[in-house]
Formats: sequence, C-alpha cells, structure tokens
Amino acid sequence: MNELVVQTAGLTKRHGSRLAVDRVDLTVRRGEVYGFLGPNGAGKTTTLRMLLGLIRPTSGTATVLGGAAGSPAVMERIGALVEGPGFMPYLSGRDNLRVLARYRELPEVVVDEALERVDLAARGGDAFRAYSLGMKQRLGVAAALLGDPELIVLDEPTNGLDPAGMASMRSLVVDLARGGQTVLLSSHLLGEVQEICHRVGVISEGRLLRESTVAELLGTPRLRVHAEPVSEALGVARRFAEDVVVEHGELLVALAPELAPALVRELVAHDVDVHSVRHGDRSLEDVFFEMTTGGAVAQKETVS
Ligand SMILES: Nc1ncnc2c1ncn2[C@@H]1O[C@H](COP(=O)(O)OP(=O)(O)OP(=O)(O)O)[C@@H](O)[C@H]1O
Repeated sequence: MNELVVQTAGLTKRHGSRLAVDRVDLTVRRGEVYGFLGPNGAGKTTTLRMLLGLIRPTSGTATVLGGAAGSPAVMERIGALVEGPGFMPYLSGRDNLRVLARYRELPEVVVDEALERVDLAARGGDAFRAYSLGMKQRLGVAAALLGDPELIVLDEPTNGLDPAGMASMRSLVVDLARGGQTVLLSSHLLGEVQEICHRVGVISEGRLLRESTVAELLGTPRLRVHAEPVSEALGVARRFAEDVVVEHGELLVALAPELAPALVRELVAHDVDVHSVRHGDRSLEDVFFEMTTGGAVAQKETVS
C-alpha cells in the first residue's frame, strides 16, 4: 500500500511571469484514491498534465509508476480523463471505444468490459451526441479504463454533473479503488473529496499546502456545547481539553465524543445549565478555508 505510484519533487510550471505550479512535492500511493483539491486556477490541471507528459515542467521532476512522466512505457499503464475526451458525435459510445481500443491494439473484449464498469452497457449502441453530460463523462472514464490501467487520472470527473450523476461517478471511483486500481482525481468539491478519498493534497496558488489523510486534515473531533453561564462552562471544559474556544456563544471543545457524558456531569456539578451537546466536527471546508486564506474558521469570541 505504501508503494509510491506518483512522486514529484519541486515540480514547477511557469507561464510567462505566472507560476501555475510552484515546487510541488506530491506522493500518491498504490491502491488509494488521492484527491487533489484546490480552488479554480490553483494549478491542479497543470500538475496533472505534467504527470501525463502533456506539458513539460519548467523545473523539478515527476516519477510515475517508477518511470519518467509521459514516457511511452509508463503511459501504457495509465488511463486518464484530463482534457475532455475527443469522441466522435455520430458514432455510438461503443464504436468510439472500439476506435480507441483498435488504435491501442487492445482486444475488442475490453470495450464491453469498460462499458459494463461505467454502467453504460445498455446504452453503448446509442450515438455519443445523444448522451447526457453524465453519460459522456462516464464514457470518458470508460475510455480511461481501457487496458485495465494501474493508475487512473481524472480531472474534475464530476464537473458539470447533476447530483445523481455525481453520486454515480463517486461510487464508480470507489469501486475502481476496491478493484485495486489507484485513482488520482482533482476536485474543487470538498465534500466529494472527504467522502471518497483516502488522502488529499491541498493546492492553492500553485503551492501544495498540505498532503495527508482526510482524518489527519480534520484533526481531533470537536464537541459543540451550548451551556450557561459560558464563562463557568469554559473553565470546566478547559480541565478536559486544552483546545476550547467559544464560537457564537457555544463552546467548541476538542474532545473525543465518548468523553461527552463525563464533561456534561462535570458541568452540571458546577451548576452550569447544559442546553445541548452536539458533534461539532470541522468540515474539510473549514480546514480548507483556514489553509487557503490563513484566516480563522469563524469569528471567535473571547470570554474572560
Ligand atoms: N497555457 C497557459 N498559459 C498561461 N497561463 C496558464 C496556462 N495554463 C494554465 N495557466 C494558468 O495557470 C494557473 C493554474 O491553472 P490550472 O488550469 O492548472 O488550474 P486548476 O486548479 O486546474 O483550475 P480549474 O479548476 O479552474 O481548472 C491559472 O492561473 C491559469 O490561468
């Protein structure tokens, strides 16, 4: 599981005076779904294109499946949906895949296998132009799956899809990883990354700000406690956890949920009225906002 499928060192791409990707060191491990997460213009597509050898880095290196990014021997083992796939509108989905399979000298059987995996077998005979956006995206993934690649690179695979299309794309990605394939996908959707990725790399303005598991990124779970008087509650809570803040009149306590009953007992023993205790986990969105703006998650009040 710890074998590195992708490793970059100081990967940099400059367009004129603009640094699109700035000294990125990222690692993707075999068998994982890696989420490359960042706002529009952060440098995700540029990085993926360098990993696929579609553009050359200005400096730095990228090793993919043990070889140089973009080398023919490596590309044979990668499937990618990075630029919109160039399908022929009047050919059926199946015939479009047949063309690709023939070009790559793959046996015909891989076409139906790929259609099956993306749940398009029943509509494989329909013309590409008659496909919904979701079906077009799925066909793009099917094209990436031809030849059973070890690494699948998907640039914003759910972009433009409706909620049902997004859900089906997410479950497809999860299935691919279950089948042993490594998936590197980019996204600006935090919830999506939180739901399906094992590890994430957070990129903003060309810099990789952090690379870790989603759980590590979210940190210790928090309890959100509505209790009064707040100053008394704060004093009690600080005996349980170092990290306690007051937010919108409630305490946010960095404490495992199983310790909630003990905290409540102690609050009550100190004549504090406990109105509610909820899980107050930070979302990936909060963490992301903090990282990319360097600001606080929310307005914090100070209580003396
Ligand atoms: N060929 C190019 N010439 C000049 N600037 C470019 C070129 N390609 C990308 N850029 C710039 O590099 C930066 C990173 O772009 P990139 O497409 O990699 O971002 P992204 O994270 O994929 O964003 P999006 O989600 O919008 O696709 C942007 O500021 C973009 O305008």
